[in-house]
Amino acid sequence: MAYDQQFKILGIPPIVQELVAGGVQEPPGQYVVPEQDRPAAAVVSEMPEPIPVVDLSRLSSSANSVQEFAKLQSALENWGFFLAVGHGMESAFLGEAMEAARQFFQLPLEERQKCSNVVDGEKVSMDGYGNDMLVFENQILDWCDRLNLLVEPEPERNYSMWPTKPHTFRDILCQYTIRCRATANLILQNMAKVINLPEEYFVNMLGEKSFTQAIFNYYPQCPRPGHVLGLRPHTDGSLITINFIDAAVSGLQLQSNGAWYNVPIIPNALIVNIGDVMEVLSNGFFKSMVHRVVTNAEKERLSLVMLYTLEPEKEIEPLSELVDDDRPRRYIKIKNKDYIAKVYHTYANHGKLAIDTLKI
Ligand SMILES: O=C(O)CCC(=O)C(=O)O
Ligand SMILES: [Fe+2]
Repeated sequence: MAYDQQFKILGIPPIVQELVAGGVQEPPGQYVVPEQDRPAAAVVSEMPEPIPVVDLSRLSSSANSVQEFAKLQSALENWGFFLAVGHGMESAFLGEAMEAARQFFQLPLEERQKCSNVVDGEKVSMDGYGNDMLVFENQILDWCDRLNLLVEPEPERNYSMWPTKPHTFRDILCQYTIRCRATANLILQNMAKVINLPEEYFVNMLGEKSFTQAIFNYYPQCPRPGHVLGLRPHTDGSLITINFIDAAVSGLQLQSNGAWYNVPIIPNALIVNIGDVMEVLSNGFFKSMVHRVVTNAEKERLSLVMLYTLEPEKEIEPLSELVDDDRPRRYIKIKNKDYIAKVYHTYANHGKLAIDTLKI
């Protein structure tokens, strides 16, 4: 699969934002989640211990690094998620990035549609603006519109899909890509240390040709938040993911041992999570956790998600360094591009996880 692969779809779902602007009182049937999967059906539990907040700047300052590293390690082992502060991105810069995204979603539909992911009325491309991919009959759709843009490798960018309004959008996304990559590298160096690999192991593995996708998720307010999901339960098909979330509106929930927990928001903290590829490479040492997004009756919500993944042609399988008699290999080998296709397919097919199809 080259990144510019196009998916044949059954139909083009409406842009959720337009349903809301049109004053919809009840979500249309294709958005309504079966009763047992509704947000209201699950008790959201109090966390037995909070998700650790890791100060990345301390990881490299020798005075505090041991203590901070231990926090990172416990976060990764217990939650597969952590909150990252001390990443060096100023709040003014993060604010501008969120504002540029907000302004894009505030543009008139016609302007937003200039970035539409729909091709010839019957296919969708990976990059661009649109709603969920409709692949199956009776597929339940997310209460979310999104703009996907491949940001790395730089030569692969398709600028024709990038918004020209607001005029700051392109420049901010370019800067965000560079700064976020530095953060990702620092995290990957420390993750390699957690499992006794050379510090540069994952950074080198990503290299210059790996794919980074920026996803701007826009969750309009919903008249019936208990009946829909902003994003249905999923794991990320990435190596790691860095989420930057609208400080005003929570909604991200993660599942652990069958219970759902709210992921807290700390202004200007990034939420980092382990993806499926990391789970496979680490032979299950790191876990890619199921998460979902719930909507809000009053407030819209925005998130900017950076998915770091390997080159499409790379094979993913447990690293030989992490396989031995005590810990036999737990996942089959698969080409990354085939895995990404699987992730899209199973995401559309409610209730299944792509990672489970790799488990031995
Ligand atoms: O919006 C969020 O908080 C999380 C989004 C997410 O999980 C994703 O895009 O994969
Ligand atoms: Fe996710």
